[in-house]
Amino acid sequence: MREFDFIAIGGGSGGIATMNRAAEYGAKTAVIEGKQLGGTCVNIGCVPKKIMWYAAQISEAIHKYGPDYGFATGEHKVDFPTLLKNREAYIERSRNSYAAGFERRNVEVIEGHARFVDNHTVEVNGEKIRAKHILIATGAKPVRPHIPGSELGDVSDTFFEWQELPKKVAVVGAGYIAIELAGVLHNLGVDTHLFVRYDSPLRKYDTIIVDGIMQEIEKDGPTLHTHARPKAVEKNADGTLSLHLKDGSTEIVDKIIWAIGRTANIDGLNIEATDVKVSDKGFIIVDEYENSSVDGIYAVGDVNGKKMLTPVAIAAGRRLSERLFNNKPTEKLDYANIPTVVFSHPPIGTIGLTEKEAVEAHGEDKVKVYQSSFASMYTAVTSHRQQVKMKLVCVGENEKVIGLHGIGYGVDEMIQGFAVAIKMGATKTDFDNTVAIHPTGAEEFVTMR
Ligand SMILES: Cc1cc2nc3c(=O)[nH]c(=O)nc-3n(C[C@H](O)[C@H](O)[C@H](O)COP(=O)(O)OP(=O)(O)OC[C@H]3O[C@@H](n4cnc5c(N)ncnc54)[C@H](O)[C@@H]3O)c2cc1C
Ligand SMILES: NC(=O)c1ccc[n+]([C@@H]2O[C@H](COP(=O)([O-])OP(=O)(O)OC[C@H]3O[C@@H](n4cnc5c(N)ncnc54)[C@H](O)[C@@H]3O)[C@@H](O)[C@H]2O)c1
Repeated sequence: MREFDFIAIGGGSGGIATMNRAAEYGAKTAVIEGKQLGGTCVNIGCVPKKIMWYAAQISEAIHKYGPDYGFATGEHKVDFPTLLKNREAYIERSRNSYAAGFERRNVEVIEGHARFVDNHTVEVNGEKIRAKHILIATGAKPVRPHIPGSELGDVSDTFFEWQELPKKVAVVGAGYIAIELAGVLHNLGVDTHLFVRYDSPLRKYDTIIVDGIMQEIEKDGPTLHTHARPKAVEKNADGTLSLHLKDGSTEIVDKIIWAIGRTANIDGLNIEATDVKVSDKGFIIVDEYENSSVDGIYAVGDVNGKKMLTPVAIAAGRRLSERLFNNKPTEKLDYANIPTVVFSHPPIGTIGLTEKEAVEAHGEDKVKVYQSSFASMYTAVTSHRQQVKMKLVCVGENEKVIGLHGIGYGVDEMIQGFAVAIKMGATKTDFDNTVAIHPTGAEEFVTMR
């Protein structure tokens, strides 16, 4: 039987990063991947999504802002096959780039679906493999609603298989994926309808973000349907889909995308053969060191349900390998103040606590908020003025910055550096003492009063 020091089940963001780091310290490692190396992020997540978002940005520049900058208008429809060809070629190059890294570090790649045999053994393609340490990094999968006809709709995985753009689409959901895909489709010229269960999308975000995205949607689309709860889907004779809602209304569309959340992907893993504990929601239960309930079995990334972001899977996995193979027994990921961006139109960036969370944690009298709202200069010379909204949430006498939120042109590329400052414990005075860069949107974060 082949034996390894450390194996990863799943060759996505978490599995690859963890094995590469362990191998750098001399561990004998392998990545087992059942589908495509790179996992969700590279193949059907962050990367193709961002390329589609860039395409939508170009479309927005041509149609919304171009004319007022003096560029000729006209029909500039996206040539979807060209976009797909170049998107997939880029993804293939990204995927291929893993091979060199594995070779350099001596990480073995095993193609096939892994299932547990016991706490220390897995089986792949009929072969039993033993390892002292086993990482579960099998990611997550999209959820579909339990309503009749839900199988007729798409999810983000199958959205990336589309070979042509439909005329009319319903996107159901109110989180990252719903808002991002609805924004992409709308800006590529698809008649896009966003269905949310309550008053607005992104309800858990700071109020300034919710206000900002609602303002943009009301002004520029996509068409928002609030308090909309799907009841059933039916296929019509002409191939269109009828999305029936609980309030009795129906929307007829060409495609439906369910974007109502993701759950751990432990299909066919035979986790029952181990003593690993799984939560009610199906995620692998781990402690702050990513240890499962079994000695020698760990879980990082989406499958542990802590925070579904690629850099989180990578950072948690690398720290785990530092702990196990580089003699750093207390190494672990600090999940506080993780910055994140929603690639909406305009983009959203957020770090730390919302104003509501800060008040709940510290009391109203301890929290001070600074905010700013202005038309982004990029759009201010056009008839499509887009409002940028920013907020700093501070706490205590020294006004430590514990939350930073922004929506507007360029915010996606603005916040990484501010995340460093917040992680270091920066105060409002530190922000004020930093000289602005002019003319940028980012300068507002250091000039708020
Ligand atoms: C549409 C979309 C957009 C996203 N955009 C962003 C973004 O902009 N920024 C961001 O930070 N995050 C984004 N994410 C989230 C990000 O993709 C995930 O957080 C990240 O991929 C998690 O990495 P992981 O290693 O946990 O799992 P994954 O990347 O999902 O990798 C798991 C791998 O395990 C394999 N596998 C599963 N079971 C087995 C088995 N039994 N045997 C062998 N192999 C197996 C799977 O085939 C898969 O390749 C997005 C996600 C989606 C769906
Ligand atoms: N830019 C990024 O970093 C990025 C982009 C995409 C995804 N992701 C990651 O992927 C994860 C999953 O994204 P997601 O958008 O699928 O999940 P999510 O948890 O962000 O949002 C799911 C949304 O669906 C709504 N919902 C749930 N059940 C519903 C139902 N039956 N009918 C209608 N609406 C329903 C919820 O209220 C929620 O707003 C995110 O949590 C995020 O961590 C990150």
